[in-house]
Amino acid sequence: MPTMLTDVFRGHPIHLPHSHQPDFTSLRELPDSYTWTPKDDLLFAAAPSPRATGENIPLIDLNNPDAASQIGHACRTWGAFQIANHGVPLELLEGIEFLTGSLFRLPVQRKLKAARSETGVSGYGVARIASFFNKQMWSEGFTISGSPLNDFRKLWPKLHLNYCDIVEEYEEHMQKLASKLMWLALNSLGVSEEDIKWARLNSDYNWAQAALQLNHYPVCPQPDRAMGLAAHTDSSLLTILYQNNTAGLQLFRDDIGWVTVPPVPGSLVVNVGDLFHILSNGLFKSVLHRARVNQTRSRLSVAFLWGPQSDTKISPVPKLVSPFESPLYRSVTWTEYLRTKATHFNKALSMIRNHREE
Ligand SMILES: C=C1C[C@]23C[C@@]1(O)CC[C@H]2[C@@]12CCC[C@@](C)(C(=O)O1)[C@H]2[C@@H]3C(=O)O
Ligand SMILES: O=C(O)CCC(=O)C(=O)O
Ligand SMILES: [Fe+2]
Repeated sequence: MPTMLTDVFRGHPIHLPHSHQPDFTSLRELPDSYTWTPKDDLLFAAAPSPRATGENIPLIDLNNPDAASQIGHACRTWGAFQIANHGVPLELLEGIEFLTGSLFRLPVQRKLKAARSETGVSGYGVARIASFFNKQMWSEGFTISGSPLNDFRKLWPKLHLNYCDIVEEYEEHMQKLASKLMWLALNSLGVSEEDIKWARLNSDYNWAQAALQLNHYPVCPQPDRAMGLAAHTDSSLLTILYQNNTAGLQLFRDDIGWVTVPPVPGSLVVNVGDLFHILSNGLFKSVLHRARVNQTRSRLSVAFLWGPQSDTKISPVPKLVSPFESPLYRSVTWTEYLRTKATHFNKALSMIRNHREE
């Protein structure tokens, strides 16, 4: 029986150094445990000004007939892009932002009633990657995988059903959009459903699973020395991210450094995840990204991490592998990959790389 996403860390407990946050609002100065230096994250300050190069993440209009090739180009160069005219109703984006804000405004004791367990995926807590860093991140998160009903009942004893409806509708739209984006990107490489066995075998969205990550970055007294969410790549095929109207998301490009993704009202950010990197045999780059914080405005984001069903093995599409070379990566399920990442974090992708004979 394949492991569902909700059970992926069963038997793989995560011992987070700090189980819950301080009262962010009462702090005038950054405690030492929240003060980051380049020692805590090698790329902390690696940032020649993006203005120096004028480079910006592409904003792609999905109604543009050229969208597929623009998406393909963005996946190869940035590993990310923003989209407009994506078909997700504005009211739904406002609804998920409202839900996220309401959740994090709850008293901490209430939020902790729905705390994520050491072996669980869903619930309230710090990001799983926190265990890899000596310093704490200036954020709180809530992960939803499977039905949020039990957790939401603890958070909102009266209103939980309304909030569950919003999540369900949001996830439905995201599923469809993620699948559409994946095929547009693959089509740009000449790959169709015929070329991928698991896509051929499973109709529609039967082959997909997802996690919804709600993030809150409170106002911070010393943002230059704090870190909202440390640099990471997502394990997904694709991640679709909604951010409120406060900047903070940054992408890393080897040739430029950190580039801030400006919030564009109504648009969504799309990140290439590690599994898409593998599927495309490294042609699409999973993007290293992080979230910085702000002295005057709190920030919210909602990441929809989308991947294949548990028993689906992801491997490079044969069409994208030269007949004279072996595939760059071994095949892996999402579960196997998440467990590798839980132990090896940002080295996970290189751990499943095939090493070519020189
Ligand atoms: C399916 C998953 C991907 C994720 C780990 C998780 O089990 C649920 C949360 C996801 C998230 C969101 C914030 C960043 C991230 C690295 C993390 O710590 O939790 C991702 C994980 C991932 O993509 O590996
Ligand atoms: O808050 C953001 O902009 C980034 C969030 C993120 O990277 C994640 O949830 O995986
Ligand atoms: Fe992420």
